[in-house]
Amino acid sequence: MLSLRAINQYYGNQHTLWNVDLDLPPGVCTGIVGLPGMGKTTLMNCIAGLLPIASGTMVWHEAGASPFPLLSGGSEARTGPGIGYVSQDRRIFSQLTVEENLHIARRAKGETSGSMNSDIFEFFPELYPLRQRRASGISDDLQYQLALANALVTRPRLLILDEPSRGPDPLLTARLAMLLARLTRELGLSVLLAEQQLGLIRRVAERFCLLWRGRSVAQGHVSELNDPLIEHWMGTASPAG
Ligand SMILES: Nc1ncnc2c1ncn2[C@@H]1O[C@H](COP(=O)(O)OP(=O)(O)OP(=O)(O)O)[C@@H](O)[C@H]1O
Repeated sequence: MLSLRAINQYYGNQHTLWNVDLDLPPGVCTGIVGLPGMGKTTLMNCIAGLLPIASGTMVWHEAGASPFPLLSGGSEARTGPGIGYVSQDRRIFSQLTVEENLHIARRAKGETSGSMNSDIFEFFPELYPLRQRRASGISDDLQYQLALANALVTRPRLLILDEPSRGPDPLLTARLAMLLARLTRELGLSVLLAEQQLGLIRRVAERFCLLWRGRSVAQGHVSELNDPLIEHWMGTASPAG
C-alpha cells in the first residue's frame, strides 16, 4: 500500500497541493475526482516522481518488507515498488512496432532480459497479432491498450491512469472496467485513476478522493460519491469554506 501524508506542492509561489493524505491499498482502484485545475494531474505527477514535493511523506508498505520511502529522488526512486504511469498524452513511440514499444518500456525500467514477457498479452490479446505493426498504424483504442501494456510490462505494484477518457477514441467504460477488475483482483494491483467522467469512476473505482483547489475535501467508498457531494464541490455554485 502507498500512504501519502501531508503532501504539499508548489509551482513557483503557487501553492498547488495542500496537506493531501491518501492511502492506496493493494487490489483497489481509487478514483481522483475534481473539476479541471484542482490538482489531479499534479498529484499523480508527484506520486510518479515527475514533480518535486515541498513537504510530506510518501511511503510504500509491502507485507513482509520494510516500509520504503519514495521521496528520495525523481522517478528513478519510484522503481523500487514499481509504478506504471499512463499520462494523458499516452507516450508511445508511434514509429516503432508494438513489440519494440514493450521492449523499450522494459529497458526503461532496467529490465534487460532478451525474451519478451508474453504474459502481458494475456491482458491485451488484441495486441498479440499486431506485435510487428507500427504503433502509428493501429487504432486509437489499441494505442491506448499499448500505453497500458507499456506501463504494465514490468509488473508494477501501482498503476496510475490520468484521464483515460480524454483520448479521441477512448478505451471506455466497459473494457477499462473489465481490465482494471482483472488487474486488481488477479494481480492485487493498486490503481489510481484521475477522471472527470464520474460515470467511469463509479464503474471502475472502489474508493474515491475528491480534490478541490489542491485539497482533499472528501474520501470514501465510491457509493458515498453522491449527488449532494458532487453538487457541493463540483457544481456551478462556489462551495463554502
Ligand atoms: N506546469 C505548471 N506550472 C504552473 N502551474 C501549473 C502547472 N501545471 C498545472 N498548474 C496549475 O496547477 C493547478 C492544478 O493543475 P492540474 O493540472 O494538476 O489540475 P487537474 O485537476 O489535473 O486539471 P485537468 O483536469 O484540467 O487536468 C492549476 O491551477 C494549474 O493551472
